[in-house]
Amino acid sequence: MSELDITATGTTVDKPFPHLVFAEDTLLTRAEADQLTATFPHWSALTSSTRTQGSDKSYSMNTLLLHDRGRWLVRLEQLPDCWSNLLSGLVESSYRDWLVSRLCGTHDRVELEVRLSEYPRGGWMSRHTDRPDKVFSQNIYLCPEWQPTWGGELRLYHHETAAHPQATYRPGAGTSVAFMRSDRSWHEVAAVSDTAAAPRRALLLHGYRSTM
Ligand SMILES: O=C(O)CCC(=O)C(=O)O
Ligand SMILES: [Fe+2]
Repeated sequence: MSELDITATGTTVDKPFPHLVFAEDTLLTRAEADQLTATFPHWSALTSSTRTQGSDKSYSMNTLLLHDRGRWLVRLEQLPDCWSNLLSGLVESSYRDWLVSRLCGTHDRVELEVRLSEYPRGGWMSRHTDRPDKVFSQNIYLCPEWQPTWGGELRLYHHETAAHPQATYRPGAGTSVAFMRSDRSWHEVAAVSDTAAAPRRALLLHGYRSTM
């Protein structure tokens, strides 16, 4: 069983832009994070994706879209219980309401996307703010035993060209960072080092402005 603990408080950090940080054993228990990682879909199921121009960001990573605006692209009943419980909880409106209120945002008519991402050695995502139609992002990391020398940190910046990040988060076992998208929400994923013994895995919950 894996269910997000919506009583978890998380820590609000104001700089460089407001974001919410969940430590290990808060949103998910350590045991749940371990189980989700152990049953993470095999990476061959994820589509390799590289983009170096023509977008707000460049990246090299693997990704699998699970849920897109009300539609599941996987059969939940065929997934391990820990995954189906967690994924169905993530798309419930009570979870979205809780998250957006924790982020002090508003969300009239948000549609959800849920995806998995996996950054192998050398994978990265360049600095960007996310698409203007994005309302919020929650990144839940499934990286037990991640070592500081393996790279892959989420770095938050106050400006597109700032030399140094104002906040840096190493991926962990069920740890999470969430924020409302804005023209100031500059962030990037540092390259995963050649010494990383495991890929950088995450479950991403994205809210988009409804076009209907
Ligand atoms: O995986 C992360 O920490 C952030 C990924 C990201 O910024 C994105 O997918 O737009
Ligand atoms: Fe992003």
